[in-house]
Amino acid sequence: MAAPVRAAGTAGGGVAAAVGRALGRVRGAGRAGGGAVTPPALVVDGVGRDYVDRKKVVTALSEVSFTVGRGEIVGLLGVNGAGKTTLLRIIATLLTATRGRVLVDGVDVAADPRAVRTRLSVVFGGDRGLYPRLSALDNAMLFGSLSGLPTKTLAPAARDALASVGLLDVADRSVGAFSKGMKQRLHLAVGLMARPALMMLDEPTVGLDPLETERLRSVVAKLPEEGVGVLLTSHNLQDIERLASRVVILRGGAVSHDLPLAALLEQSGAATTVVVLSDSPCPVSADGDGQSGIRTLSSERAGEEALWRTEFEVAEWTAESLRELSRLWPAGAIRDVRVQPVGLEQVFSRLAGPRTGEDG
Ligand SMILES: Nc1ncnc2c1ncn2[C@@H]1O[C@H](COP(=O)(O)OP(=O)(O)OP(=O)(O)O)[C@@H](O)[C@H]1O
Repeated sequence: MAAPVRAAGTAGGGVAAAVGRALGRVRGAGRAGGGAVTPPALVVDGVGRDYVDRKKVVTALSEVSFTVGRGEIVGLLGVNGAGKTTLLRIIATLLTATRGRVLVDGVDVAADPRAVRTRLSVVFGGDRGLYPRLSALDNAMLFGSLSGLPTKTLAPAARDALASVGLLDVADRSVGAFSKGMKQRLHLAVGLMARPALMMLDEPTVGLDPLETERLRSVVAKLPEEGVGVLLTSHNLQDIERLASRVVILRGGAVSHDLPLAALLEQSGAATTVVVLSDSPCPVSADGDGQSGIRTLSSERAGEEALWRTEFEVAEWTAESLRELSRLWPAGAIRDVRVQPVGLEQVFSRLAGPRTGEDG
């Protein structure tokens, strides 16, 4: 693998690649000129990619366009086979596009891949790619040095990066003894040492327990404060829901949606699910009065409890919806009403279709 596209979670590319990273980073050092207009972290402009498989052309990406601004977290979603890996590899300069162009921090990946690698950090899920016998501080300093940071700034920069991921108090401990989550946060710190315009995070919380997942998410949530643009891919849609301000959905090699998260949730037409626990079954097959959009999904005994569990879909949950549901049962029969707001998971399965099938 070439230059400072540092792939945490992979073997890191060995010494030759490390030297390549160092050379590339020196070229990119000091690029932030005062007063100049800062280009977006990422511009993907009409990108297409064809593969030739047994003499047949397979179009993995037809025409993909979107941008990631500095200080913005964009979630990239797509069912298996939608083209995410192909696109990420093109942005990371590991694969060339058949058509269109990609600019990272204003630099064309095809025209100057080396300069692009100085502006980009890639963090994959997993715990490889670090030096386990070295301390966290030494790991951060090493990668900072390979990125071309001047020697005297290495230690303070590494301490800053470790502080920003909550690892300063264990800076002197060997990384081999770190938990998966700590290693993952260290990958982010190492990525930050390169002062990238763009960070690509691929499955950053995979394999982490809930506590570590939360810690990692709060670190990622602060990346925009560093002026970094983040392209986030994750099969854990809660990562995207919690972190991304905008969501790009790939479907069949093209962008099917590119919207702020709130607009996506609103536009998707997905409905709120309401669960009513009651002493008696739902007395009618309720489709409401046809105006509120209430629809019964199921009504059954709630496990071992002597209660009935009825699930409804409601287009929009309002006080009137509650009144309408209450009217369905005799007074006092309802024990509990639980409203499950529309989430990205529900929206994604509606918009992107099944996770396997035509796209996969
Ligand atoms: N080297 C290749 N040769 C031929 N076809 C390929 C090659 N790599 C990918 N494809 C095809 O291109 C399409 C997109 O693949 P890609 O791996 O980019 O999708 P993806 O969204 O990353 O999927 P997944 O989530 O399963 O990794 C698929 O139809 C895939 O079969």
